[in-house]
Amino acid sequence: MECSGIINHCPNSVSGVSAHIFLTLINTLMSSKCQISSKEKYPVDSRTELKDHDEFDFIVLGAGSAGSVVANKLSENSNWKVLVIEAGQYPSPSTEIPSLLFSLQQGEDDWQFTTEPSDKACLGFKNKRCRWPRGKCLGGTSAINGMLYIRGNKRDYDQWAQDGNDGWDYESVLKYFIELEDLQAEQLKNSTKYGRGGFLPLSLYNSQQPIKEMLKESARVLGYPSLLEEDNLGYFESLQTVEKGIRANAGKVFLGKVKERSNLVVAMNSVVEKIIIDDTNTASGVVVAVGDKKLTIKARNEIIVSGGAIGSPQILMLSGIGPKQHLQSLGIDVIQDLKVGENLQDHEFYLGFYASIDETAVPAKDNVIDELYRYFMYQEGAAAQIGITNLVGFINTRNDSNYPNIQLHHVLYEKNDKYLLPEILRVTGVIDEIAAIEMQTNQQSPTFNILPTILNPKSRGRILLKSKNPHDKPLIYPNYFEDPEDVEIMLEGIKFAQKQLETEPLKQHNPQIVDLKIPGCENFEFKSDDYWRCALSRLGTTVYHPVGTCKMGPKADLAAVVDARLRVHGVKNLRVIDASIMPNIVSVNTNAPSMMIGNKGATMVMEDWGYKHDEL
Ligand SMILES: Cc1cc2nc3c(=O)[nH]c(=O)nc-3n(C[C@H](O)[C@H](O)[C@H](O)COP(=O)(O)OP(=O)(O)OC[C@H]3O[C@@H](n4cnc5c(N)ncnc54)[C@H](O)[C@@H]3O)c2cc1C
Repeated sequence: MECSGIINHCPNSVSGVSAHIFLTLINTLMSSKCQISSKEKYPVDSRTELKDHDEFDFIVLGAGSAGSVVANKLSENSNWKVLVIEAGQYPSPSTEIPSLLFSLQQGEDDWQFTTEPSDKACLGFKNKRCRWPRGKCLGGTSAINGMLYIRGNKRDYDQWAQDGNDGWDYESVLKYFIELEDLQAEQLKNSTKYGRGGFLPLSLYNSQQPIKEMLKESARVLGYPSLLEEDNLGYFESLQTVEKGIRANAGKVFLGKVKERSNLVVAMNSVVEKIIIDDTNTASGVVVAVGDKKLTIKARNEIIVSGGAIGSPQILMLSGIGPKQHLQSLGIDVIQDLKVGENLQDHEFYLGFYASIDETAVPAKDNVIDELYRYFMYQEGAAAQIGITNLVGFINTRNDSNYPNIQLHHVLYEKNDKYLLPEILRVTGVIDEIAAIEMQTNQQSPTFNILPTILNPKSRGRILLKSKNPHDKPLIYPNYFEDPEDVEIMLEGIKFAQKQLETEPLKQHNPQIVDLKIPGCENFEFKSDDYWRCALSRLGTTVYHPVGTCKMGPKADLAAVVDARLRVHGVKNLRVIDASIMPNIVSVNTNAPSMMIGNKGATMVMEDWGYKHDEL
């Protein structure tokens, strides 16, 4: 009885020493939370100060991974007035907490694109569409991504150069990675590979889960070494764009850290509708929707399109630069007939390789409340990490090369997981029947995904405008598995994962691949090649790396949109600088390469306008 008396009176007990101590604790937690997601780390939103016919030297369209780097570099020259226009807002507080990465999809920071239906892919997702998240906030997709930082291998960039893009070979691009980097990982303190002192913090959060070592050991048994830092083939824990337990998105890092520069103006919540191109085919300004106002802003020198692999082709096409027939069919005047939106490439992974494992392999984490306390007080512990998701493996299933054709990603779910598994199933839009089986299995034992990812797909997709309305989402046709060779390579990736489960380090914990009873694949023997081929058409989806829709290439390359200095062919004072310029997709996660493109692209702009960067 006494006890219930205390409870009844508790809400009134805000006096006395115990209440004082308690409120101090709450206050401390609140102020710590404010520190984690403080707007002070970002530049001020100056959209309300923009006026019709304002002039800037450079206008950067999009403040994502590449655009933030571009604006940072150009505004280094205090004589240049630089405007960055970003459709999104400040990133939401959730973006700052690494472990919440999957919850950011389908939320306010995400454009929430979906693919157009196809009979070869995405059939196991709601409405037969794969969901394509893209960041719509300062920092762009770097504010909602997995934070893995991997530069990629030499062959990728050397191929770009061989295809006629001078200056893009690995030796030449390396310095543009290094200049951005600030290696803070204690575990790699002796590394000579990464830069120090750049804007971009890179840290390493080693997951303590024993299954991570088992996965590495099983790969070792199959011939792939465990590495300390990235290399062509093997398994390693990736560096992450995280600083002291908080996400380091490109907007915070490259714009926030230079927010005192008076020549750098950032307008958020502002959607670029089109680029104005005059009679001499020169880009001279942009039309931008700021709330219900429509402003024309002039560029004295150049306009740089950094809207990402979907946004950039959309902006160009709306401005009359794109495939003639497509633009004409929508009533858009054609200024330059180029293959904008074509050459779409993505890394697709298989989301259905889902296995249960004995609890001995996955000890439960500390109490969730303790973990949250640790995070909000000290930005440490499980909430500061992404579990075993920073473990990546690069393999070649054909063993004919020193370069990978498959990457393995991993996600682990503790038994009866109440957060991660439901979130992943929700945001990817896996159909209910399959999601229910995954949830039921996880109630009985821990589970995990091995996610084989195709690195150099042969299939090519395209982006088309839905209409000439700039606020309509474009149509995305990834054409996954259009080339049957892509299915076979993915099948080889799945078989590698299967073999991993049969190696001693994992086998002793009794891993069992779960039969997801995938609708449409019931007639195939579970785990047969034809079963997997069918399953791929159901549960293959994006690992979020669309690129290539404004392809870089010489004029002789009829598919090229920009030249090797990233200038749009046939249009003056207009460049594209972001992931969309990749002629071929890199064999690695695309954020570091996008930021490198931003850095190299901006350096070329500076050279062309007569400003030399001292440090390069
Ligand atoms: C869920 C997810 C996880 C990922 N994980 C990783 C990872 O762990 N490691 C990795 O290397 N890569 C990862 N990636 C991919 C990587 O983040 C992207 O390749 C990279 O951020 C692309 O950079 P970008 O500059 O080309 O485009 P973005 O960063 O997307 O920038 C484009 C910007 O332009 C803005 N914009 C577009 N259109 C307009 C318009 N009309 N007007 C104004 N603004 C506009 C957008 O809002 C956005 O801010 C992930 C991606 C996703 C979605």
